[in-house]
Amino acid sequence: MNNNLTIAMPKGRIFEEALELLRKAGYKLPPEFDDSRKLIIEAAAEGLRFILAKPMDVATYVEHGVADVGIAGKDVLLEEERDVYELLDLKISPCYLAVAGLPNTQMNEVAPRVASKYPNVAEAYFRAQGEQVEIIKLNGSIELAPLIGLSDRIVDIVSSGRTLKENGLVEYERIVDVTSRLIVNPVSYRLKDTRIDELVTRLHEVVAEGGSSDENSKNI
Ligand SMILES: Nc1ncnc2c1ncn2[C@@H]1O[C@H](COP(=O)(O)OP(=O)(O)OP(=O)(O)O)[C@@H](O)[C@H]1O
Ligand SMILES: O=P(O)(O)OC[C@H]1O[C@H](OP(=O)(O)OP(=O)(O)O)[C@H](O)[C@@H]1O
Repeated sequence: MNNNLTIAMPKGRIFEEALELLRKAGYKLPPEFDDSRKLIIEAAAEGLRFILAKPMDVATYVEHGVADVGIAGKDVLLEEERDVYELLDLKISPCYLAVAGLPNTQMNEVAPRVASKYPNVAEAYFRAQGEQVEIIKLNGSIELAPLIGLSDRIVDIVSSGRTLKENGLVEYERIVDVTSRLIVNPVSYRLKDTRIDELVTRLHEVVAEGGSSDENSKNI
């Protein structure tokens, strides 16, 4: 059996911190990681292959088994509910999901509207509050929605709080804290348990020592 591991890595914000964790865990990663547009990168000496995916898609690759493991934000895992196991909290890229809106405003009583990149999380949150709302799915610049009258509230990621502040919005409710997680395909975990356990152990040691040195990761 091929005992190489394929790891789905999120491009963007999480990428550098995830890379640093892997390097601190002793994995020798090729220079392509630092300066390349390649989407598949082999670390042959380590028996690892990396695929570079959009953060929202990492769990999809892992669920379908084309990647054995992956690194994904808890926000993505809550939104997508993919059939994957969560093995380890890597404690990187911390932020949280919150309800926000214009200050001192009530939601429209007849037809409340909530804009979000996380429609499932938003829907579940308001349902649990006993409120029926119309969810409007957006793909970015979520803070625009209440400013321009598209929605009464948004459900979005907050990290420094700067985007809310600079757009005159306030936080109404903190929904859930978010960090990045190591996830695994259930079948891969059965077939490649030794290799995956080794990865988990090595990463766990680095996380326990304080993990990535990125300033943000000390905030929450
Ligand atoms: N301030 C933040 N805003 C968004 N995501 C954050 C933030 N801080 C940490 N994260 C984490 O990073 C992940 C998103 O990374 P990133 O913003 O690079 O991807 P993206 O949402 O696909 O962005 P884009 O569509 O702009 O490429 C989230 O899933 C979340 O876990
Ligand atoms: O609390 P802050 O530190 O300001 O970070 C939060 C902002 O960052 C993210 O947006 P992103 O930069 O990914 O842009 P987007 O609107 O295109 O999603 C998120 O959707 C918030 O808008």
